[in-house]
Amino acid sequence: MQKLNWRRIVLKVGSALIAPDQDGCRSRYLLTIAQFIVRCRSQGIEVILVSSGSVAAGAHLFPATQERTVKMKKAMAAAGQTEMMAMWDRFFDFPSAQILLTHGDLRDRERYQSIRETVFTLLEHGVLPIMNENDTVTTDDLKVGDNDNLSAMVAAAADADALMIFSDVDGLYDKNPNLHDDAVLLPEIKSIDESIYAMAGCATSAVGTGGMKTKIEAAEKATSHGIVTYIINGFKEQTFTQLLEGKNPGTIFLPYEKPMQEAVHWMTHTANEQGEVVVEGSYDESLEGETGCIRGDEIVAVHGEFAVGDTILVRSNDGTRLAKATANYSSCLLNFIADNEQSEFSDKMQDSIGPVISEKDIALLEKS
Ligand SMILES: Nc1ncnc2c1ncn2[C@@H]1O[C@H](COP(=O)(O)OP(=O)(O)O)[C@@H](O)[C@H]1O
Ligand SMILES: N[C@@H](CCC(=O)OP(=O)(O)O)C(=O)O
Repeated sequence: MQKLNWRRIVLKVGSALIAPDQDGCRSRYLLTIAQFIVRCRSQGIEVILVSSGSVAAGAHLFPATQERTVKMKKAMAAAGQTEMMAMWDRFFDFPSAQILLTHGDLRDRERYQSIRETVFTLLEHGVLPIMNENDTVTTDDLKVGDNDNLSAMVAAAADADALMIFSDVDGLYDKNPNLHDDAVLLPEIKSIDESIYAMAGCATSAVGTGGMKTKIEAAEKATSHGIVTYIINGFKEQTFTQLLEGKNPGTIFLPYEKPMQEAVHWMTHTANEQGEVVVEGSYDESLEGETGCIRGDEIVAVHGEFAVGDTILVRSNDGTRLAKATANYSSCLLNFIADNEQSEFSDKMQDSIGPVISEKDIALLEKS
């Protein structure tokens, strides 16, 4: 058997594989995935599992006649999560660990670093991290909402080499193969643009979330961090044999040749903005000048409430999203600076604290 040259991989398993009959967890497909994990580990590859399926696994514990409200789904997730963990754990003779996250955890830089440290420590000690969104505690504001995007954030946080999204289709087709008989499988995607998103439809199974759109979003997040991404069919045993032979059994998304640095990637793809500053001028004038930083006299307006260290959006006064950045000042202080740009106090403050946004804390966005 060929030795794969990955050091660390993230596997994402969709709900349809966990609970194919929508009647609790089933080992039918998970056994093959578990064997794949064991074989990867025996080749020295570190594996992180992102497992969906807590809602699907817990659904059978609640009356089918009752409406599936948000609170009902949260209860299903809480109950199904333990069933699912017990199922995974049964397959392995090495320990596994449960990590439940929300977007609120990932977008906070300190908590993000803490998650990274925990994952690295588990891997170092041979423990398999099994991750899922903490559905029971999420709110609209705090959730990632789908495990495709979550798995890409995890892959970036863990500095993985590959992300494998195991789903119920062979890969990305030019249109939804469950609705169109003439859909064609696309084996390789070199770059992701609007034409790729245009092919993606919604989930057609009763348990999936996001369909292909969220998988392409995940591929975009991962490949921009240099992580090769696959969408593959987890129902088929030959998928796993082919992967171990170094073949592509589905769709492969090639990584960017010049991946983003970890901190810039986090700011662009994981953190979301707590507020925004509007600056005068265009993309090139404001952000690619000699200093690469923004001073108070360039600020036209400040929107929202944010604290030092929060991620903010920098927008030009024509509406263009220029960059995401870490705020060196609170919104309260920035409002003062914007209103008193000529004051000696503002100048003194910036001389001692530094620019409003410094060059090292900024992630330029594509012109849009
Ligand atoms: N262009 C496409 N190519 C492949 N599948 C697609 C496409 N557009 C929509 N889909 C749908 O996406 C589904 C997979 O997404 P989803 O149900 O969310 O899976 P999972 O639970 O594995 O995340 C497929 O079963 C299919 O119905
Ligand atoms: N966190 C949810 C899964 C959400 C989700 O993205 O599901 P899926 O589209 O099946 O990967 C759960 O455990 O039920």
